[in-house]
Amino acid sequence: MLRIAVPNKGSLSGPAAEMLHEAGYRQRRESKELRIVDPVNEVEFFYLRPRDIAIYVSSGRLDIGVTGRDLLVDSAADAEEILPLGFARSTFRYAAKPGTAHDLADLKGRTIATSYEGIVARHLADSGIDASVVHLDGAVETAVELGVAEVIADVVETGTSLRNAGLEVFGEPIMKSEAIVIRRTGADAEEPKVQQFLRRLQGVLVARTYVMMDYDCRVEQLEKAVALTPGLESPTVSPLHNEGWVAVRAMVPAKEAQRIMDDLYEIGARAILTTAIHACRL
Ligand SMILES: Nc1ncnc2c1ncn2[C@@H]1O[C@H](COP(=O)(O)OP(=O)(O)OP(=O)(O)O)[C@@H](O)[C@H]1O
Ligand SMILES: O=P(O)(O)OC[C@H]1O[C@H](OP(=O)(O)OP(=O)(O)O)[C@H](O)[C@@H]1O
Ligand SMILES: [Mg+2]
Repeated sequence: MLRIAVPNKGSLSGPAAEMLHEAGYRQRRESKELRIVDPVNEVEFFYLRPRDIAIYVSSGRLDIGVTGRDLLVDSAADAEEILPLGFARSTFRYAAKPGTAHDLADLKGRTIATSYEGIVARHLADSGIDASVVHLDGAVETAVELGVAEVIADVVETGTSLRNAGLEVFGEPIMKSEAIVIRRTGADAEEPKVQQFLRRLQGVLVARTYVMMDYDCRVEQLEKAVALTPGLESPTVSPLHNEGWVAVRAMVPAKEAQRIMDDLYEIGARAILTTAIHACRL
């Protein structure tokens, strides 16, 4: 049975459970459940604190886990990223009161509050900067106002939390993060159950980012049309009953679908349809 760690709380937990559900796995019904078995798929899910997941996976007791890239780096656990999942996207940045810090050099001698001491300590060491780090569990934006630190280092998504606290980012982002699948460093990459799990999640990612596009076009326009919709491998082209016309079917990125439909219409394609993809294996 494959043993998988899933975040039990916080920003990662809802979208992770949703993605696993879309991939056909049984998920817990109540937030108090800490462990469930999906006998059909031969998988056991452990609902753990997001921060602890890399530690469990690196111990080898759990085969894989879903966590944040920033949490993996912060933990310094012996685990590696094997698949990015595209949700819980964020950057990790320094911020301070406007006018009090402009670049990394301004960190020298300052006190930095963060929940991610591992990331900050390593970044300071790599940059050769001597500064103090204060660990706080969360809501670190308030630390400056209350005088616990002059600078914070935290997760930034929309920037609303910083704005509300009257803080501004400075310096380059320390890192970019998103939800990821991890496994123990050097674990067997070919393990069939792990491979099947990854294929299912990749199927969800593709189904979320692509749509299926169908249209009819004149044979003379086919090359131009196919250049607009090259598909993943190559589009399917079928003859129509009306001579001189073909039907084309190809996957296209959902974000570009409207522009592609306009361009296809311009070159004479008609009956252009897009449909959602519910699941796939590439
Ligand atoms: N506002 C946000 N937008 C996007 N991703 C976020 C956001 N806040 C946290 N994350 C991401 O979620 C992960 C942190 O998970 P965690 O559950 O510890 O944080 P949280 O959502 O702040 O929850 P909590 O406040 O309960 O600790 C990190 O990978 C982080 O980058
Ligand atoms: O840029 P924003 O869109 O405002 O998002 C970033 C904020 O979201 C997270 O906090 P969360 O609400 O999870 O609370 P926490 O700080 O106590 O972890 C993160 O720690 C930031 O504070
Ligand atoms: Mg947080």
